[in-house]
Amino acid sequence: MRHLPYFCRGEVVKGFGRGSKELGIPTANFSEQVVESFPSDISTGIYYGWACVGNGDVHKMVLSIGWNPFYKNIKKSVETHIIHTFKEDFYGEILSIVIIGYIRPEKNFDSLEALISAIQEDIEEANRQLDLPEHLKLKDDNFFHLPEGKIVNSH
Ligand SMILES: Cc1cc2nc3c(=O)[nH]c(=O)nc-3n(C[C@H](O)[C@H](O)[C@H](O)COP(=O)(O)O)c2cc1C
Ligand SMILES: Nc1ncnc2c1ncn2[C@@H]1O[C@H](COP(=O)(O)OP(=O)(O)O)[C@@H](O)[C@H]1O
Ligand SMILES: [Mg+2]
Repeated sequence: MRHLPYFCRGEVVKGFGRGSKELGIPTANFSEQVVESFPSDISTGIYYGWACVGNGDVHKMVLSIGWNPFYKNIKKSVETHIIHTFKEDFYGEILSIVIIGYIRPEKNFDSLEALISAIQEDIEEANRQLDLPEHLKLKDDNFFHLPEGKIVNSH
């Protein structure tokens, strides 16, 4: 797919607070400035890749780009669910991600349960894909070890 792999880093800001409370799946939302820096023709939808908070470890992630049709958001968001259990929130920290592959388009669902199961399947798919040698190698990319801000939103 065009633009992939896509490297990006930026601040984690507040969203609507639904990820953890309603879905049980927290998503670290990027600031509006970062969302606007994405290529305007990047497909909305669900992706997988690698992520790291500050200078922390690199973990698997799933990412949602778009308007969350289930919630009919007015502003586009870019949200990362890191497949790892964190001890605490990390609002205001710098999140670095590399987006590697596309899973599916964003969809509307008849129920919250249906949205949650779709996201759980996305997580399983990401887990499978990211274990492949060609995807594992990006986990060790220099991008994750450079001082913050050296490379910003390039690919
Ligand atoms: C892997 C993944 C898949 C998602 N798929 C959809 C989707 O198909 N439709 C949708 O409306 N929202 C989808 N979402 C977005 C959630 O609705 C959103 O993360 C949630 O509303 C939390 O938003 P908040 O960060 O503003 O609290 C997905 C999120 C993730 C992490
Ligand atoms: N595994 C995780 N993946 C993403 N964010 C996490 C994770 N664990 C804790 N968090 C925290 O939860 C916040 C996201 O929760 P969420 O309910 O989506 O709130 P918001 O609507 O403010 O984005 C993140 O900004 C981060 O601080
Ligand atoms: Mg969120």
